[in-house]
Amino acid sequence: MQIEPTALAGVLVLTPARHGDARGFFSESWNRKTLREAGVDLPEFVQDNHSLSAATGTLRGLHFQAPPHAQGKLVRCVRGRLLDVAVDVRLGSPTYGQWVAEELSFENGRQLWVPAGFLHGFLTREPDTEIAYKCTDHYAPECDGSVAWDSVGIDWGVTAEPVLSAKDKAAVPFAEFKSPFTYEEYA
Ligand SMILES: Cc1cn([C@H]2C[C@H](O)[C@@H](COP(=O)(O)OP(=O)(O)O[C@H]3O[C@H](C)C(=O)[C@H](O)[C@H]3O)O2)c(=O)[nH]c1=O
Repeated sequence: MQIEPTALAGVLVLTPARHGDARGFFSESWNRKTLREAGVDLPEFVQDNHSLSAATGTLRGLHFQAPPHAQGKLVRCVRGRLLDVAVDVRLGSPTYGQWVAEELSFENGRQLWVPAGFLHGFLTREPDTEIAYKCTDHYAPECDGSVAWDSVGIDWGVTAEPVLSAKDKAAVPFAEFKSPFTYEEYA
């Protein structure tokens, strides 16, 4: 397991080992013991999610669940390729409003750990891209929120309007966003 920090403290890139042979490969995509032995202790995961985005240029985000159902997410790409983005929205954080972006793909096997207190979104870079991610709290639609993908200054590398859900088209601009997270609680 390779563990890399990012420019945002707490956001990590995890890359599990792949054991290749003539059939293909085997990989432990999640192993709490391996991470603990490397000094990384993530919260318990209670829900796994999986989505398929058919078109290249599909953008899902920027999403969060507000407390008391804030979600940390461990994200991986199981088919295709995507740009995965996390934005620090913890009030009082020294990196408030700052973002990191990592390309995740089936090929590179990289995973992004996005702690609670961060917005999460991704843009697909190939057709039929599938994402699978582990969440530290259950789905709570009443706590679901989103911020406009193009209001944070993220360099998505898009050349055309992305494919968006109606919810994401109507998302609040970052300048009007009232974060429910504090650095004190989610550091
Ligand atoms: C998130 C979620 C959704 N749903 C249902 C609700 C809708 O009927 C349908 C699609 O939901 P939504 O449009 O919110 O899905 P995404 O746009 O992929 O949103 C997700 O993508 C971004 C990148 C995230 O980080 C979040 O996990 C989540 O917000 O699935 C569920 O039944 N359970 C769930 O946990």
